[in-house]
Amino acid sequence: MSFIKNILFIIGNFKQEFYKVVAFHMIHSFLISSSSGVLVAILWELLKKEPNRVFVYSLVGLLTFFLLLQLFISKITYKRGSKLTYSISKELRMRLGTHIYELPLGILNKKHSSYYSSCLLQDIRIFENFFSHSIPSTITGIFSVFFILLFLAFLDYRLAFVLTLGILCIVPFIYFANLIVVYFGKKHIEAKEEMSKQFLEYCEGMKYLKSFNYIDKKYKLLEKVLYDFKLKSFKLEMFPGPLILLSFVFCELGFLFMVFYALNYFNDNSLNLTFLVAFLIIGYRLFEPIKVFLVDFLELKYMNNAIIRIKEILELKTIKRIPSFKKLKNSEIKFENVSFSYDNKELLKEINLTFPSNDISVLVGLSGEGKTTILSLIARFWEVKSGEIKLAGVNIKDIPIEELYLNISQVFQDVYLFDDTIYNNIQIAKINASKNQIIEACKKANCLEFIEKLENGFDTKVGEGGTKLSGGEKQRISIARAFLKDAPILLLDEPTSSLDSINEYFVQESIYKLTKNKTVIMIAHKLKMLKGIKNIYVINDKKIAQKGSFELLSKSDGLFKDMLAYQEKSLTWQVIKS
Ligand SMILES: Nc1ncnc2c1ncn2[C@@H]1O[C@H](COP(=O)(O)OP(=O)(O)OP(=O)(O)O)[C@@H](O)[C@H]1O
Repeated sequence: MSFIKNILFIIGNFKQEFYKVVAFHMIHSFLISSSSGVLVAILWELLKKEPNRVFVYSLVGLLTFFLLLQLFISKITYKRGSKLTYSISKELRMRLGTHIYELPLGILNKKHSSYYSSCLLQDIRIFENFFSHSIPSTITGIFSVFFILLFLAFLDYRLAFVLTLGILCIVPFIYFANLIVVYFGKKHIEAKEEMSKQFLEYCEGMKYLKSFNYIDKKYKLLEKVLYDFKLKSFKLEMFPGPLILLSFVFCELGFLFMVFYALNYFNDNSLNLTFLVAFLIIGYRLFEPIKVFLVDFLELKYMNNAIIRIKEILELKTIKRIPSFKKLKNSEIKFENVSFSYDNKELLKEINLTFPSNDISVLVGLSGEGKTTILSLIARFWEVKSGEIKLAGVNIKDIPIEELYLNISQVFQDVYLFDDTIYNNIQIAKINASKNQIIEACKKANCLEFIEKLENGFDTKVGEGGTKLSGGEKQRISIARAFLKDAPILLLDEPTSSLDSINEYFVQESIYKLTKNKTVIMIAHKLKMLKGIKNIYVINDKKIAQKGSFELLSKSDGLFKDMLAYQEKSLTWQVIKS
């Protein structure tokens, strides 16, 4: 039952069309069994002492008509079925894509990205392959057998009963084969996902594998996952195989059983010759759709494993949709008793913070204390465990996510660029931006000069993740995005930390322009830069250890003063001691 529920869940809005296709399959099955009926009628007439030729020809005509109609219906069914399969899979990919977008990062990050990509690509491919051919033959198989048995029961209920018993003998085989396919199918799909994950890491981490001479170990790991996949594929084929073959044997035995009874009934004159021949021909043909059904049913059960994974993603809880919303009055951000944990590891405990509107606030602290996490909580990449984060007095959970993102720009240490042109990479900040606006944003971000020097200018492709650009260039493009977006809140996560001094100078200069008249929350490690800043929060041991202006904190005893002192000291270090 859950199998049918899963299929209906995946079909989504295409239920009506699915039912129509099922109806076409039923008509097709009915026509197949009707042809058998006409065949028996022809036989009946031919076995008479003086057959009526005109009647026989009319029946042959009717049979031809049925066959042509069968052909016509099967063509329509095939066309509609294929169209339906590809429409569902397209819709499913869109549904998954949108759903993944709406997931909080906390939920999304629990699984490796290969889990989502293998679901979007491989699992839906499994669905496409099996849904388009196994569903038709399974439905046709079930209904053909049903209609043929009904017809045979009309001819002789005793033999139809024997045949039905023969068919029922295969049920235990289907049951056990089904259990095996469900178990090994799941393992097979998992092994396939692990293989994709390892290959993805192998390609993406090639630079590090080479530099750390780790390639041999990675090869061994790849060999292991390939071997594992081979083993799981082999088991999936081998274990249900003998059961299916055995059930085929039982099909044949069931038929022989019926022949035995048919001959007995014929001998004691309770079965006429026509019906005997009809049972011998049609009864044998009855097992053909059953054999096809057996194989296709197991393929459908394998498909069910893929559907379960797709369903698993679609059932992950997304960020709640807020239908209507008034404009925000200002951009003040407040943390009220906010606690947060990654899994079960508590990182922030009941913290209270205020980031005033149109002012700069800075987060300072030792590495790993949770500064980046605070920015991620503001952007709702993660959900707080308890407490509230308010923007202009409104809990951010009650602000539509699109509205929230409209108010926030982010510039992080690691810039991600899409494998597209520089122009398109900047334009993502404001889809309807004109070329002039993009050029203006680039001027402000100090990146116009280097873009224009590139061979294809704005049309230069940046490579996967932006690998064709330097760290400083990528950083300036991300600042150009922030200029273009011009959101009232700016989250800056140490954007200059990995830059050389010249790039750092240009990036600092553009950040300085960017922060004007905005609510800025910045993470900073270079404390001397913070002179004149009034709102500095020092995070330590899950709490706000200190808060105040640079001038105040640099004089008060505490972590800030210590960090400042260590930074001063580190400036006296030399690579070679003189
Ligand atoms: N996705 C995650 N899942 C589990 N733990 C995480 C995750 N992201 C961060 N952490 C952990 O949370 C802690 C805080 O990380 P966070 O990046 O917020 O610190 P930070 O203060 O910004 O550090 P840094 O100054 O080094 O950038 C770290 O111990 C980190 O290992």
